[in-house]
Amino acid sequence: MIRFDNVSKTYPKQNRPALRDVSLEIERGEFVFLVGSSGSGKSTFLRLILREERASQGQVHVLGKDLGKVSNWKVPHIRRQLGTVFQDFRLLPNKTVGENVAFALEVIGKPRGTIRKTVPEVLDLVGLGGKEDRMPGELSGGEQQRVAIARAFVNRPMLLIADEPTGNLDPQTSVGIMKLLDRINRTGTTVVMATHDQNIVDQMRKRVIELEGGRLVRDQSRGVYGYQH
Ligand SMILES: Nc1ncnc2c1ncn2[C@@H]1O[C@H](COP(=O)(O)OP(=O)(O)OP(=O)(O)O)[C@@H](O)[C@H]1O
Repeated sequence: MIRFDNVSKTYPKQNRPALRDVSLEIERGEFVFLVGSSGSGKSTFLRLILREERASQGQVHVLGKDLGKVSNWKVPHIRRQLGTVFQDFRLLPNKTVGENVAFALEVIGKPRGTIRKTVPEVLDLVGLGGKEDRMPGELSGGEQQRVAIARAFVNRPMLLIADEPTGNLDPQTSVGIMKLLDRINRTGTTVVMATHDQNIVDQMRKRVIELEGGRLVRDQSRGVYGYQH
């Protein structure tokens, strides 16, 4: 599903690499937490998977493709197979909940009939049945994140990338979001999630990958958040 072979990334005009010689493999269906202190390289790792950045050295394979060899015009095709969720939800504020989710299907040219049927189904799945006509601003943070997850999942992506999805939510709401991501993972979708949320990592006991100064320093199955630094 994802393979990093000796991957390093140095941003332009920086002398310190953001990632250094990272090699690892993530299999289909896994749930992986990516942890590490601020600036350790987590977002860079995710951006390489999404091909928002290219590796300076080494190879990144996602869904069987060497992303270094994928031309720019093919990138949208790969992204369609990936769902993304962020800390700040990134919903379209002037569209209803239903329209936000439908938009993800419209841009890939799904027929109207399919969209009309699929949107309520996925909103039910995330626990927002009946809220299709609400505006994002009328929802709580946890509900907005559920909409973002519905939008990310509505195409049934092979891989879901989540960058601090609970970063703006209180602990109880975060637990609900994690239950949802766990359920999505159980449908077969691989989930890679960067987080600073110690409680969640410790509760879920999934694979934990830790970065420190751009290096992979820990890769543990059924791991915990780690030691206080
Ligand atoms: N676009 C960029 N240009 C230059 N340097 C960058 C860029 N993005 C990140 N960096 C640098 O790369 C290093 C890793 O940053 P990254 O954002 O990947 O860390 P992170 O672990 O996601 O941090 P956080 O937990 O704060 O989100 C940092 O030193 C950062 O300053």
